[in-house]
Amino acid sequence: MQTLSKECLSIIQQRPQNSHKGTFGRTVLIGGNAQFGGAIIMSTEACVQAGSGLTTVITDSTNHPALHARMPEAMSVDWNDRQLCDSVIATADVILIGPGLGEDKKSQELLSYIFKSQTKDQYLIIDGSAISLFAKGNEALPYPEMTVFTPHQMEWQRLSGIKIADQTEEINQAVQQELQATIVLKSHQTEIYDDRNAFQNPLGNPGMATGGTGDTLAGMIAGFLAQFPHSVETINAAVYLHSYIADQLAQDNYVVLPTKISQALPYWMKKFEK
Ligand SMILES: NC(=O)C1=CN([C@@H]2O[C@H](COP(=O)(O)OP(=O)(O)OC[C@H]3O[C@@H](n4cnc5c(N)ncnc54)[C@H](OP(=O)(O)O)[C@@H]3O)[C@@H](O)[C@H]2O)[C@@H](O)CC1
Ligand SMILES: Nc1ncnc2c1ncn2[C@@H]1O[C@H](COP(=O)(O)OP(=O)(O)O)[C@@H](O)[C@H]1O
Ligand SMILES: [Mg+2]
Repeated sequence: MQTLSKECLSIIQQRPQNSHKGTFGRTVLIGGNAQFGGAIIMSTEACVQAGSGLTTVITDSTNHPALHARMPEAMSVDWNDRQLCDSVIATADVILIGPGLGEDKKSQELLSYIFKSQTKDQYLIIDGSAISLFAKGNEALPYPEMTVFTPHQMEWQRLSGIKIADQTEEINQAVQQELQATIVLKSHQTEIYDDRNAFQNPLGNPGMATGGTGDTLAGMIAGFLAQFPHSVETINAAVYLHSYIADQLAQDNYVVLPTKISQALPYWMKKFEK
């Protein structure tokens, strides 16, 4: 297991002068039912603040006013408008599905629809409810090497069948080899598994134990993959920076609000740019 260090942030490069919003990727985020609208809004905030060039959110229409009020930079699509969903997904570089998605029939249909729509060049991040739904179903990943799961320990138990107490490096890696996707296994010391390596994040603190911190990380990973190389290094950088910022905030704050991590992102990305 390799321990991540500040060097992993070197993927954050100075932006070229000759660039425009299309240069930094199109990201589509899917989630947020009537109960969990906050989850997809937090993912959106992280994704936009992390630098995704164009961000579109496919969510229950009850969330649209709050989403627009909070993040006018993002576009929103009603998840019942399949025609509009089709056109938005067709041009995406990165798709994130799951934060606040819920696990009802409609959520399952949306996940199946995304599996049918994903193309070989589109990165797919599967988080939250979408992990639990995938674990319950029997669908295959269309492009495992272009897929990342971001489970917490219970979601990983559902997905892998490994009980939390048995989630050791060796056993986790064996299941990664079956799934072939990249795994971001979140805990107080998050681990990342791809087909060759395992990494451990040394940062983070208990102030992060607030609903929405994982939704924020998922949005950050999406925003990073939209503009930086499609590689495990980019995912590592998002995991490391998420905790790095949280540790900065924890110096003066007992609780680290997820939205505060997002708001601090542009500042810290500037500090670390190469
Ligand atoms: N503001 C919003 O809209 C928010 C919406 N959200 C959305 O809610 C949806 C459901 O996601 P979820 O994570 O809340 O529920 P679930 O998958 O049942 O997991 C909880 C169970 O697992 C257990 N557990 C064991 N180890 C664990 C660990 N390391 N980390 C975490 N849990 C661990 C845990 O044990 P316990 O806490 O009881 O000890 C409990 O039994 C999802 O779509 C998400 O995006 C949230 O993001 C919150 C903010
Ligand atoms: N005690 C802790 N120390 C370090 N990081 C933590 C701690 N508790 C939670 N986290 C981080 O917070 C996030 C929680 O993710 P998750 O459970 O999916 O939250 P949510 O779905 O509510 O957004 C993960 O990134 C995890 O690493
Ligand atoms: Mg979560």
